[in-house]
Amino acid sequence: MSTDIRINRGLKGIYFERSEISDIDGAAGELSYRGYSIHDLAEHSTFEEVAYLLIHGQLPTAPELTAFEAALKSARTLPQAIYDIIAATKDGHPMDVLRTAVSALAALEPDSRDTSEAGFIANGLRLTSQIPMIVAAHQQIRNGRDPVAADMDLGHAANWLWMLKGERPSDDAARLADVDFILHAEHGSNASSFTARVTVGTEANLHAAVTTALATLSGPAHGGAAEDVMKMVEEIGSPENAAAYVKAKRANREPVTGFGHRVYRAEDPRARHMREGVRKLGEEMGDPRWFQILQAVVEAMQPYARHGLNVNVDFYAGAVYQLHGIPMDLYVPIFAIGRVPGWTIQCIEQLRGNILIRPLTLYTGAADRVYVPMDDR
Ligand SMILES: CC(=O)SCCNC(=O)CCNC(=O)[C@H](O)C(C)(C)COP(=O)(O)OP(=O)(O)OC[C@H]1O[C@@H](n2cnc3c(N)ncnc32)[C@H](O)[C@@H]1OP(=O)(O)O
Ligand SMILES: O=C([O-])CC(=O)C(=O)O
Repeated sequence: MSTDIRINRGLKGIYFERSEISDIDGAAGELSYRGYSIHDLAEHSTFEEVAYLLIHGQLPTAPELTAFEAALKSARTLPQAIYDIIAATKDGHPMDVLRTAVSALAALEPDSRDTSEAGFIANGLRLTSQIPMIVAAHQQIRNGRDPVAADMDLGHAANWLWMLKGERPSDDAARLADVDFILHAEHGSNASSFTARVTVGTEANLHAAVTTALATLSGPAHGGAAEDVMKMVEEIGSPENAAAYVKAKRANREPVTGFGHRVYRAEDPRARHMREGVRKLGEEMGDPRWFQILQAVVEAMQPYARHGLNVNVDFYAGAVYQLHGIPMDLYVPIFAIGRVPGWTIQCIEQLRGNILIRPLTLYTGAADRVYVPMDDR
């Protein structure tokens, strides 16, 4: 065995491909999609516009955006079999239900096996509209209600809240959801996008890749963090308990959820928009408690920040959803709703000049063992 083999556990710091989709400057805490700052997009854009930008590489003109929005709306349909699958699995975690439904869609949609670039664009667009429908329908069905039909007058974010709650959201609530989806839409070679690319590397179809991505997103080290942050906030209970909580976690060398990132050493630039959302919403709703506890955790983590440990996008996201009365187990699915355009374009980029992704593991197990028959063991 060669001794000069270098093992990069977790592929930390490894470039495996070139990309024209998004750029993360971890040291400066900057993120751009197709060259546009995330701050400009969060402040001025809509999710539909950002989805178009990601997929097509350019901001849309007004007629292009109108046509794209119309295409997304006309994709707001699900086969009856999907509602039946949701009903049969309704007591499961919403991420498990969502992943199962998307996997089933692969078998139900006529052109899901189309692995051309046009096929990926069409299937990605459909999944962008169908994934929020699945999450909302599950929430209705598990509460003994019928799914709420999509409202074709509403944009993507407002329609999702309408389907989820059965009531029209305020403009502020719809805009906050819209910004949340924009912030979550794309993030380079994160774990779920990477696994989606690995799947496409085998020449599998987009539904297979999105199913893989959903499975990968569900873990607490990735998309599951927002849910865990709110569990942590509930456990802490009030701001004055935050310091003791952090101290105990650090003493046990356990991670404080919502902090840390593989790439960012400065604060995740997406966090500031969510922080502002929680602060404003908490004030407006006369419930500033969540914001106060979160800020107390941030303060207690200050001594560790000099090591590059800062809040990530999911630190404040859960509190926004909590203030909107959205159950905790829907936080990861909400992340997934936003990420569909990112997964789609990552898969398309992989498809262009496709290559099998297949790294190596260095074998360190036993060697030259003599096989022992069953009766002699
Ligand atoms: C949308 C997203 O996916 S964002 C990430 C969401 N996940 C979370 O919020 C879960 C909590 N965070 C974590 O578990 C980690 O920060 C991860 C998994 C996101 C990144 O992990 P890594 O890239 O392996 O972390 P990294 O190598 O930068 O760690 C550097 C040091 O900071 C520590 N560290 C990293 N995250 C945390 C944390 N949340 N709390 C306390 N310490 C931490 C590590 O233990 C390590 O310390 P050491 O050098 O003494 O061993
Ligand atoms: O980039 C990552 O590793 C995780 C992340 O923040 C994301 O997927 O949005």
